Amino acid sequence: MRTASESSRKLSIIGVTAGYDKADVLKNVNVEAKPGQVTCILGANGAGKSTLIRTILGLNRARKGEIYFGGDAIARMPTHRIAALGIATVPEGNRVLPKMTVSENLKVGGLLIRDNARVAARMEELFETFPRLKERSGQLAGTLSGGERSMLSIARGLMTDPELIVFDEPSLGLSPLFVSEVFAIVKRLKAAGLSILLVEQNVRQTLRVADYGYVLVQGQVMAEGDSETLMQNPELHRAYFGVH
Ligand SMILES: Nc1ncnc2c1ncn2[C@@H]1O[C@H](COP(=O)(O)OP(=O)(O)OP(=O)(O)O)[C@@H](O)[C@H]1O
Repeated sequence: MRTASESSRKLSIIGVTAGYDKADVLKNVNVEAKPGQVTCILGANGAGKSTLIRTILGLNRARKGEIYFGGDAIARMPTHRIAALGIATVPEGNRVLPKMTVSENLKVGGLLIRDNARVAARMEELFETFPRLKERSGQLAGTLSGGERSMLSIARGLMTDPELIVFDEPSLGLSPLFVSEVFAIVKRLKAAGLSILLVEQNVRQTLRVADYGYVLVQGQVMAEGDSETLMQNPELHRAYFGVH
């Protein structure tokens, strides 16, 4: 797979507290996403997963704590600067812009790149990686199949050639076949050297692709460990995910 440059920077979330109005949603959260690894954040509905992602991307401000990407402190940086450092995201539910074509969606992903030739070159690289998108480049995104839409949403996130890509529940609302396809793409991205932060509720498949994981419960990290260790912890499964 031809994709982004190899990652070398670690994302470190250190003692972060964040929330809305008067309520703290995240409480003293410590998470590390090591370069070139798949790190997952597992949590049930309302655990604070989206809030954590919003805080990493600068859409929500940490009230306490700091976030580093390599040597840069990003917790108080504007979103566009965080993106320019090499952090991209694939939004929840693999959202695409339905009234725009596949190519137009990719161009939107490349808005930060101010050089049209570079946008076009990057699009061609991604078409090599996702040939199905090339075949459908002129098709309206709203008419794509669920799997193709996921692919487009991931490709759009890759347009800026990021080092770290943050996935917000990519399996949400997808049929099992498409879920497997998305996780296969995650594996390929890791093989290509990207760092991946995978925020999910799908415990089994996520732990199968992840190197390391964190379990978020009511805004706090209740457990962490390498995937094998988390997978073999039946208590965690029963208590937090209802999986037996
Ligand atoms: N804009 C907001 N204003 C106030 N409270 C919010 C806001 N967004 C989220 N919350 C609250 O923060 C808590 C965590 O929500 P969050 O969306 O981060 O959880 P989540 O783990 O992503 O859940 P889900 O899997 O259901 O998307 C919830 O109690 C939610 O009601």
